[in-house]
Amino acid sequence: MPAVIEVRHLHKGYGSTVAVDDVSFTVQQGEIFGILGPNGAGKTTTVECVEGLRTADRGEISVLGLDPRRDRAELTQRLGVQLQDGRLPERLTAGEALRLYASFYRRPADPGDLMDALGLAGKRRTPYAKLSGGQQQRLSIALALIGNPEVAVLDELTTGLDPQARRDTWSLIQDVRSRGVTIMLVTHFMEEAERLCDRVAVIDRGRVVAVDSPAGLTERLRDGRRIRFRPSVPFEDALLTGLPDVIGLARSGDHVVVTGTADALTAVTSVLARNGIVAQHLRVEQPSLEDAFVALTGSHSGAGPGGAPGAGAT
Ligand SMILES: Nc1ncnc2c1ncn2[C@@H]1O[C@H](COP(=O)(O)OP(=O)(O)OP(=O)(O)O)[C@@H](O)[C@H]1O
Repeated sequence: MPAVIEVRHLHKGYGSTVAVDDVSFTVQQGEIFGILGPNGAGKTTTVECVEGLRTADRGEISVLGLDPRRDRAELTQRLGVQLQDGRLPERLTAGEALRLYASFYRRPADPGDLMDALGLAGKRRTPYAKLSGGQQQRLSIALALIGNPEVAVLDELTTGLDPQARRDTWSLIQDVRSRGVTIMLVTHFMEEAERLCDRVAVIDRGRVVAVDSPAGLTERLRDGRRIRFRPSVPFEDALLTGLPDVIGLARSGDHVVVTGTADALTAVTSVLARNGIVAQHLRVEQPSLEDAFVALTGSHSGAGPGGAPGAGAT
């Protein structure tokens, strides 16, 4: 599969702040590629360099074989960008905004079709200032797609949308991808990354700490699996902590929580059975992408599944 976006050894600072400190990754054609990271990790700076909106201090970027700064005019025709805080003039209506943006492109999409797809059909004549936050957000997605781009870069795609609008937007993005568009997505939402992204780059303090599929990232958590049960009779920790697949054991009231590898369940249940102990209320918890994110970055994403981003998320 050909690479559509290549970023190599990107560095970018603002005065004494190092925002991006050696970021490299490759996005293949037709992929939905996520950028995940805590607040201030350097995600927006990275995507703004990819979009040609910022100049890198060092490193190389190629998008569709073009240099985002040198070949900006050509790239603008082929790259769709959803801007964070991309506010429009208050009195411009949603329909006018889309027609105006469509006029910038050689082969624009049909504004009416896009408004239908994004649930904005009834808002054609509504001024920008009178749209709700969620509608403004959907309009910003429509503006990113109006040029029929080969690559779309979406920053905080569904922030501010309610759960239903978020799901509708995910299915729209899947439709867009099925038409062959490559999508790079900055997100705080673990559920969004899990549902949409083929691969994810986790960025922390300006560096890429992992690039993998969401499933691949969770599989890396050797001690991610948790086995929770209430033993029918008391037992010594050493009975289980000596097993090679068991990494830890904690007690919570009359429950025992064992962490271990993928094979820990079989090992634990057979030792318990051999010792005449019944594991009551047995539950196995798989590691989540959030667990992997915490292990990689030491911080929480700031957003639960489908929830709103936490304070400070932008
Ligand atoms: N224009 C700027 N001037 C000075 N510092 C900046 C500027 N833009 C970003 N920074 C700093 O660079 C670092 C990376 O910021 P960036 O916005 O790229 O992170 P982010 O991962 O997108 O964060 P968030 O999730 O909060 O949007 C932060 O420390 C930020 O304060």
